[in-house]
Amino acid sequence: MFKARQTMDAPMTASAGRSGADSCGADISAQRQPDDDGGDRLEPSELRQPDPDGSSRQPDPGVSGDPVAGEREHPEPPTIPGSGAVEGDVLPWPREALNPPGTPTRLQLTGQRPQPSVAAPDPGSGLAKPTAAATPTTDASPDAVLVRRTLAEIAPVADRVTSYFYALLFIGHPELRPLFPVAMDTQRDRLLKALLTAADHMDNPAVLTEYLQQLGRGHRKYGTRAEHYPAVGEALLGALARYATLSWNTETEAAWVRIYSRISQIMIDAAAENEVQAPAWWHAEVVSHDLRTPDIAIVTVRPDQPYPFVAGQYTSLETPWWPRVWRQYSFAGAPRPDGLLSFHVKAVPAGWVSGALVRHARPGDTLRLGPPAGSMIVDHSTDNGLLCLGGGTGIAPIKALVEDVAQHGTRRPVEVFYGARSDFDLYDIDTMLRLQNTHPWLSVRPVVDDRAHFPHAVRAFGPWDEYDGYLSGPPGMIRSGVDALRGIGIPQDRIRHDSFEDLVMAGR
Ligand SMILES: NC(=O)C1=CN([C@@H]2O[C@H](COP(=O)(O)OP(=O)(O)OC[C@H]3O[C@@H](n4cnc5c(N)ncnc54)[C@H](OP(=O)(O)O)[C@@H]3O)[C@@H](O)[C@H]2O)C=CC1
Repeated sequence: MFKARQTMDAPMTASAGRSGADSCGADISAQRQPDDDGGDRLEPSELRQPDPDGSSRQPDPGVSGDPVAGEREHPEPPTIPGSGAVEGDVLPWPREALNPPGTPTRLQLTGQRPQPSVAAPDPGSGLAKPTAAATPTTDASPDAVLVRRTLAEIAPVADRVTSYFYALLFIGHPELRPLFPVAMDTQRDRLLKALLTAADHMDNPAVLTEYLQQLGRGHRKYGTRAEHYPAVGEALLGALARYATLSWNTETEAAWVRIYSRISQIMIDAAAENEVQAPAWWHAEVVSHDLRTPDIAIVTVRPDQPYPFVAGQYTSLETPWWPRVWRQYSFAGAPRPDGLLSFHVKAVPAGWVSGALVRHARPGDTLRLGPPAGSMIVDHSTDNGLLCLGGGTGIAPIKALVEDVAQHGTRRPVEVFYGARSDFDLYDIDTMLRLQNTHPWLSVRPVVDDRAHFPHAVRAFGPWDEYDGYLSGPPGMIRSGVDALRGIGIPQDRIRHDSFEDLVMAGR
């Protein structure tokens, strides 16, 4: 049951415009303040696979056994995974089958700049669900109907499609294999998953474009170049054709060629544009390693060159122990004058990168950082209050938001609910309370409870009609948090969190 721990609260301050207690009577609202640091984000439930050749295995960075499941680390923008898991039926897909002679839908991806042949998106159509929907919606474009039919058909055999996709890619283009981690598994299919997610959103140009632009920029750190895209497109169509046998025909293939042309062109353009503005990655030296619990460390790094970002965003991070294995973490503070960046990292069971960062990393080690991403940032165009829910290490970006509000100097009420499984797991409560003590407009409420109640604890407080919602934590918490915030009257468009595509990508 929900427990807000008043004992943690320092000075109790009644937030302006808010009635502190609710009908339950438990007035736990004390106004505190938070501090900084980062965390491990969404955990891609990845199945680790044995390294195909056993090479490149750095000393196990502190994690016994294998790499794997649930290494959170932020929702990571699709990584190009490798195959490894090649199932029995791996044969190169015959080109003729992909592009039957005379077929007007032949895959013609040049990997060049903008391709005018791309079909214009339907601006009037609604947001496609991020899941394969066999049933066309009334406003779905004809291409979307075909694409979703394919997605629905391959959904039950997604693992096989993934294996086949990477087999086609690497057999046809072995030069691309080094772009991927040595150890590949079917759960690390972020590239394919991203492509399919994008295809599913084809009728929502705004979402599609933003998502793909970030994806294109993020792929620079893998060494992806424009000329690689046609190979990926061929592998994609080959895998779909192989497993969507019921729905695959000339018309469907043409729809996929069109959508992939759009997808790849947006990514290529975004990468090219970003190339003149920022490096593909940053080196960053670990300058401090603060072990807060046996499993959670706050890691602070100094980038080798200025690293521009906005509070609430996240980055991808690669350690020297697991080359080409990237994980995402939120910045645990707003930008600071000394340029240092902090992350909250929780070592998840069998987590390669998180285990290495918590148990192996030390000052002097060098990490690589990808570009910043994410849109869970403070809306400074309003003076609405901020209702922030941070679960576990999800408190990291919430602390950054608090610092951001403080830096802007505008007095806006900020209410933070910090959820954890136990008091022991409130590893950063002291920092948050220090911030509360510094900023009278801030209230921090620790919530230790079973997961059924944490996000819904906000109902006991309020009113929240002049607040915007910010959610960060496990995907399940975010989903339930969205319900809770909508339930207390905060409209969906005023609720911010990392995208569900990211959550999907992270395997949650
Ligand atoms: N490190 C970072 O930079 C960031 C990390 N994240 C993500 O935050 C998560 C942190 O994990 P961890 O520290 O282990 O958190 P925990 O699993 O310990 O959960 C933290 C809080 O969230 C609640 N919660 C968990 N699951 C649900 C659910 N399905 N519905 C409602 N409430 C739920 C818990 O409630 P209860 O105690 O009742 O279980 C607890 O209050 C990871 O998924 C990570 O990827 C997100 C952003 C940034």
